Amino acid sequence: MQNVSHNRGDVKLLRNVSFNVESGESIVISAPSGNGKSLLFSILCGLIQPDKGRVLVDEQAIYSMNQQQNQHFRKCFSTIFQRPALISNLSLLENFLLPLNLHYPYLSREDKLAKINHLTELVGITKFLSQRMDALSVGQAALAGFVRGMLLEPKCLIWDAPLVEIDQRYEDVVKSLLSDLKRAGSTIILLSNNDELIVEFATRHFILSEGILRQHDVK
Ligand SMILES: Nc1ncnc2c1ncn2[C@@H]1O[C@H](COP(=O)(O)OP(=O)(O)OP(=O)(O)O)[C@@H](O)[C@H]1O
Repeated sequence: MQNVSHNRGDVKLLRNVSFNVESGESIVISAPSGNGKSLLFSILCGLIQPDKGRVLVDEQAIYSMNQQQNQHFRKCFSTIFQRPALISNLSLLENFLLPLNLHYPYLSREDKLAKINHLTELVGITKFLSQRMDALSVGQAALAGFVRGMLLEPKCLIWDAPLVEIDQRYEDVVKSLLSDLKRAGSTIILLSNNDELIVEFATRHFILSEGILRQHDVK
């Protein structure tokens, strides 16, 4: 992220924010509530173009990618939203098949279902696969958002407010899957105030406050 500034009304939520993430790093960005964690997340995943500055992936600005570059970006980068952004009138299974059909068209349906079942079994949501997204509880939907984010075994995972809506029973399994992803060399960016996640995952920790991003020591 290079020199990103963004205002909402008169509020300067991001003031010339710059940071660099190396491949395979695992960073956590914290901020007091309302200080722009979700905004930073939206800018990082290309959903909001900042007033000033830019986000680059491998030297390529994410707002000016051609279709092929964009598809590659979407395959390698998974984003998990604070409020899961799955399609409400599709079943959970249809939601999970969409990215697999798009990015792995040659994988057999059997293999796609095996991938889906493996993850949904671990987080206890296999029994909801035929239900529509909008029929799930907040906690079930959060687990579904996590599964959607992990399905493509992303090279980079960006997660806004991890664990916030996740049932405590599944915290350990979610953290263990995140650890597996980290060990496999993926880059992880968590927007979170969760102390345990900071201790367990942050190779670098940043705090965003009043628009300024500062790096803090990791214990
Ligand atoms: N669509 C919007 N239009 C205008 N202002 C907004 C909008 N969405 C959020 N805001 C404001 O922008 C600021 C930053 O919001 P953001 O959601 O990024 O905070 P956050 O740090 O993620 O908060 P939390 O930890 O409570 O989720 C807040 O003051 C919020 O009121």
